[in-house]
Amino acid sequence: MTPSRHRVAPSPAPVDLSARTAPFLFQGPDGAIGATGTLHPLPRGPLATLPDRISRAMEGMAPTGLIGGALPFDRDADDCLWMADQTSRTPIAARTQPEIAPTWTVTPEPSAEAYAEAVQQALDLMKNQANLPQPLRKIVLARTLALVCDQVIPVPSVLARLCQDASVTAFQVALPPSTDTGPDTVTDTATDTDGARLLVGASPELLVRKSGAQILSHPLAGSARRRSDAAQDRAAAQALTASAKDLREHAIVVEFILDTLAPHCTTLTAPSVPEITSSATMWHLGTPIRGELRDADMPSVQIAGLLHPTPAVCGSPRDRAAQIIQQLEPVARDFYAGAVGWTAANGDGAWYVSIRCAEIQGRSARLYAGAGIVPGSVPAQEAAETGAKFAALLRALGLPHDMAIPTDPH
Ligand SMILES: C=C(O[C@@H]1C=C(C(=O)O)C=C[C@H]1O)C(=O)O
Repeated sequence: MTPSRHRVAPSPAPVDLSARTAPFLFQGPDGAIGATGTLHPLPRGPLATLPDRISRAMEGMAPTGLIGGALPFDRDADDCLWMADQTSRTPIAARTQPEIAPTWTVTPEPSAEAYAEAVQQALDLMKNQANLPQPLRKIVLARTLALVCDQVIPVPSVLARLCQDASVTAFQVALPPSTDTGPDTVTDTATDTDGARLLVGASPELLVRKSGAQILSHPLAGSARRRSDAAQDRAAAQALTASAKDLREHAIVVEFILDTLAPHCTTLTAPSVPEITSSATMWHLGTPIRGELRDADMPSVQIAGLLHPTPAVCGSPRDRAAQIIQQLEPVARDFYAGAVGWTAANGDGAWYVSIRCAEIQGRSARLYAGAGIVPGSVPAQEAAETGAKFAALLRALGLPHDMAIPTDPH
């Protein structure tokens, strides 16, 4: 990560976004929430300037208003937040995919093999640095699938399909125009309103929820693919709860969140053993961490900014892991593995880790999936795990959910 650039842009003008490009929408265990009414993009900036920008925005905020949007993976990159004067609780409408079957080209970037090689490099780096005073303990490496469709991707249908899994929070956030104008970016402004660039996904992971002084973070780390056969599925969950590698990977995240929140809390508790949690496609180890804030007025987005990115998506120590991620991953993360969420006028809100997501624009989509690497990780297994993590999005796009899981050579 580069040194902070403390800059705050002037306040941009209000915009009128159509329902198709709703600036942000969330639906999950917390219910449905989105913005309506007059909308202002917040001045963009890095995390270092977030508290200042948020407190200024909240000064003039209507009591019915809502701030929402996305924080990028890189703490020094500009975020994308919006402020609306009204909150909508209208659930996302159920929709079906149009009848016509689209044709897709799918390009893994990097390939699953190149990803496994990068995992090996990460393992070698951890081994070589094992004797440093602060050894690298975990690096989360991601890969992507670049998809191009022969028609504009029907985002409302994709989002509706993601909502079918009640255990995750489906989301859509409008992003600023891409700086990447490479050949992969295919838009069709004739049929896609605004050719909007959207982050669309279904996060299973709560970064922080705040209600008054009470906060809850529910980190996930340690994963196994769900199986269609019930006995195999149960066995996969049992193996996960007994896996020393996954328990170590998980403990690093819990420790980081406890350390980060402790100075801001009067009480902070977490069970000593993780629970098994699931989405429709994955099993995870998860730990509910509950705290009571010293300053009950601290806005939820600011707490998200303190925590983000946790070792669930970055690594430990954070800054060194982020540097290695930049070296080993060929595609920039941008808003993947950041945070998406909302903050109400009283500061309450919920922020989720932006995983199980895709950046969609016109006929193009880029899907992202990562896995935590710790000493003991096996490169081919991590490639398979990331393949399984694409399933929710692939299924929502109408593609075979297991198409990115490499076939086992053995
Ligand atoms: C990085 C991702 O997921 C994270 C990594 C996990 C793991 O390594 O076990 C589990 C849940 C998430 O915190 C992703 O889905 O892209």
